[in-house]
Amino acid sequence: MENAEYDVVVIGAGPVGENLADRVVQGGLTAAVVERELVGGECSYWACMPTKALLRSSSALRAARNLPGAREAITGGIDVAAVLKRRDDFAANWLDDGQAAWLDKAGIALYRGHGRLHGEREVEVDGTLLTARHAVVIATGSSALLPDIEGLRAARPWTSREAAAATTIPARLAIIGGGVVASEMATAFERLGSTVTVLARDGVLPQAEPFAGHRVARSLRDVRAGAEVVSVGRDDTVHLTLADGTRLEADELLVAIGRTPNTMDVGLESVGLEPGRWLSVDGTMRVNDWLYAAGDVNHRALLTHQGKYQARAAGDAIVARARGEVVADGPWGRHAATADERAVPQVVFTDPEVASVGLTAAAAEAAGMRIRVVDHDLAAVAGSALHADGYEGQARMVVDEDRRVIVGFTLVGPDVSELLHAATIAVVGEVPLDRLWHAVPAFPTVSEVWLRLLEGYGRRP
Ligand SMILES: Cc1cc2nc3c(=O)[nH]c(=O)nc-3n(C[C@H](O)[C@H](O)[C@H](O)COP(=O)(O)OP(=O)(O)OC[C@H]3O[C@@H](n4cnc5c(N)ncnc54)[C@H](O)[C@@H]3O)c2cc1C
Ligand SMILES: NC(=O)c1ccc[n+]([C@@H]2O[C@H](COP(=O)([O-])OP(=O)(O)OC[C@H]3O[C@@H](n4cnc5c(N)ncnc54)[C@H](O)[C@@H]3O)[C@@H](O)[C@H]2O)c1
Repeated sequence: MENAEYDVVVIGAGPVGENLADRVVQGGLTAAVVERELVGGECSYWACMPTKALLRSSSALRAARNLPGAREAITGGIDVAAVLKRRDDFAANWLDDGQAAWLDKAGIALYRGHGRLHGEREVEVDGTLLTARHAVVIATGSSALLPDIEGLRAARPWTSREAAAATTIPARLAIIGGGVVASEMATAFERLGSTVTVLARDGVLPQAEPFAGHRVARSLRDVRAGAEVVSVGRDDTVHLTLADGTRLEADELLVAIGRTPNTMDVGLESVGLEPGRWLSVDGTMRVNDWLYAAGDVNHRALLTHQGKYQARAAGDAIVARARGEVVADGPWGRHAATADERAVPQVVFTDPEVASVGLTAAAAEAAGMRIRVVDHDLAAVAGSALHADGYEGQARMVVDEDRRVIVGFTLVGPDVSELLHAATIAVVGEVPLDRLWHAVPAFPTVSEVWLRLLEGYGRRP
């Protein structure tokens, strides 16, 4: 067996593994990453980028349709082939030469193949044994979860991968699930011409503020809340039977009910850990004194931006520990991913979009906070009316009454995604409401909703 030694060995070259390796190299250590598929991971080829490319053109078309003057310039419907071509470009045609070249330029060694722990500080990849002087990082991500439904696997359902890389648009698409993937894919495929049925056992976006899920559900043609699929069959088409006896036929079936960690076959048993589980970590992403787990695989926040934030914290912590320096792992410290617990921003690119950060009202209450909720109708803001005719939306701020700071913020409406970062800064900065009155939104923008929410809350005499 060949041998090589690095300061840090990372298994998985998704966005998180790449960023973590870069961070430790910038800190003066040597690093290798091991990748079994494409450098860039799920996000680049089957998740964030291609799915948003599938959604963006129809969103621009909708925006033009809602504006007199622009509407009249529209001469046809959506060009599906052009959308799919743009999606292919954003997925780099499923080739990773560009990202592999970036690793090379960044001074990170790449080992292609399946990586497995081989005891303490050792990783085996296709006959090569890599030894890590300081740390091994598991950044192997997650895969689509398939439920135990009679006939499902034999019916060859799509997961998010097949949907993101689809080359044809099915006439009828059934979707099991009502979360983020189901909502975005239902929006994308409906706009591209499919007749979509969403079988949302627990409703649409059940983790979000209830008004968000309601508005997204209303935008889709056929959402069946409470529907439970009990069996699936396939001949030329897919046949589904629901618990209430309803039968349904579709040309393709997408399953989007969450994720399972890629930890089944990474050699966890060789270091006394149980395979197949999400990996528990401390605030610096440490599993034990030499093993780290960052990104989806630790289940803290299954989002690219949050995983990369963890990579920055953990990468810097590995460097600090290697140098014998103090690790700032207290809340909001340089080496702690504190925002994972209190301020995770997320945009669901449906139509309307849902943009949220921090806690929902229900989650804040469950956490024992004394809260006050302030809502405002986005249609009643001058900037929204200008943005599009018939603009509809809602904003909610959740205030921790004991500290008079915002702990949660949700916006639902067309094009609200770019408004989110102001809320993230307010939540992370724990900006007192009295000070927020001095952050004046420009007129006439949709951001004026901030002033309306403060007025709704009331000013201290
Ligand atoms: C349909 C969909 C859309 C999404 N859209 C968004 C979005 O818009 N915004 C957002 O922030 N997040 C989005 N996400 C979530 C985002 O894709 C993930 O949070 C992100 O990819 C996690 O990055 P990661 O590096 O932890 O894991 P991954 O991206 O999964 O990368 C892990 C890498 O490890 C490799 N690997 C696994 N096991 C091994 C092994 N044993 N040896 C070698 N290599 C291995 C894999 O091949 C992969 O390349 C979406 C997810 C889905 C499913
Ligand atoms: N724009 C974005 O930020 C974006 C887009 C897509 C995915 N993602 C990430 O990817 C992850 C996975 O997304 P997802 O939609 O697969 O998961 P999810 O956790 O968002 O939603 C899964 C849904 O499936 C339902 N469900 C669970 N088991 C079920 C079953 N047996 N039958 C029917 N329904 C069932 C749940 O109630 C839940 O609503 C998310 O955590 C999200 O963070 C992010």
